[in-house]
Amino acid sequence: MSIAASSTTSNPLVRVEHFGMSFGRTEVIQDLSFEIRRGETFGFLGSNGSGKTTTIRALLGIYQPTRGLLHIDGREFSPDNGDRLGYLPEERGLYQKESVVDVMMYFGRLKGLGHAASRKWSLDYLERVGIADKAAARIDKLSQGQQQKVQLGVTIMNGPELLILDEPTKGFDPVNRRLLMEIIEDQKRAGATVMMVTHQMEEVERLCDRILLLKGGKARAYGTVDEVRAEFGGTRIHIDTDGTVPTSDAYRIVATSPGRTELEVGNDVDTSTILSSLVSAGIAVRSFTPTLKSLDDIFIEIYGADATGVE
Ligand SMILES: Nc1ncnc2c1ncn2[C@@H]1O[C@H](COP(=O)(O)OP(=O)(O)OP(=O)(O)O)[C@@H](O)[C@H]1O
Repeated sequence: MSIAASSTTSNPLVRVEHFGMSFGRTEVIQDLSFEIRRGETFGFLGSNGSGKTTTIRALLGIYQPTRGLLHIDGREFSPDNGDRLGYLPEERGLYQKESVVDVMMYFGRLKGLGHAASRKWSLDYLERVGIADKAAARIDKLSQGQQQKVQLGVTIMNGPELLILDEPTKGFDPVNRRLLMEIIEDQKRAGATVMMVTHQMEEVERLCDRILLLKGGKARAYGTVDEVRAEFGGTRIHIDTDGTVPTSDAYRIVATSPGRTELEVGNDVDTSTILSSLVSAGIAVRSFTPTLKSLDDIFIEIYGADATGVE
């Protein structure tokens, strides 16, 4: 699979072509190209500092790109079509001294909803996310997670066509994370296109149609979750033996210690043939456990010890 050019469509909602961004002499994005199709949930992934927020800021017109083009619906971001877009930034912030419902209604009116409609929407949403009792409370009396729920509500309240969510479930417990994933799924069902940054592979598996893995400002993997799995995936096999597992072209030995070996094979390999070959070679195999590589394994393999994302 060739990165960036593998799956162009005629009319994507977001198109990024040969995007480059430098801060002073430091080039943080290098020739990045991708597109987001209408109605899909697109996972924009990468380790810390790999350039995700910089790309989003360039899409939103906050940064002027050094090179390349970033288009939403065929043109550069403009405040005129800002209402069609909902952005949940990485750094959260709401008016602290106002009540929850007043803040939500204020944003509702900014986004063109009437007084009654924004009040009803806000109260229904607060009920849905389990904080209806906080409607009249001041924002600064809410927990961090409760404030994040309000901010997500403000982001989605006018049903934007494109949602850009930077770590929408960051800091949530598993129950609330699941609830937020359901809300994001509802947005997609209602026709929204979603671009989301997440470090949670469980969310990627559940929500994302296609993903891009950014490393050092470049696309390292791009495609559907299955395509990325096919390119980087494979099977890990844990083997307990009495003897030593020999090297072979049929597999790669990932780790070995007395009596225990971990192998890796490609997606196309029938693991039973490896077991047969070990037994035929006279090795006493006590256990043989193949497991598919998870997205977490793939992420760790791509980023390795280099958690900064800089190559
Ligand atoms: N305004 C700026 N001036 C200088 N360097 C910047 C600026 N904004 C970002 N950078 C640098 O660009 C690189 C990418 O940062 P960015 O915030 O886009 O990463 P990220 O992938 O969003 O990371 P994280 O997952 O930690 O939020 C980093 O090395 C960062 O220090």
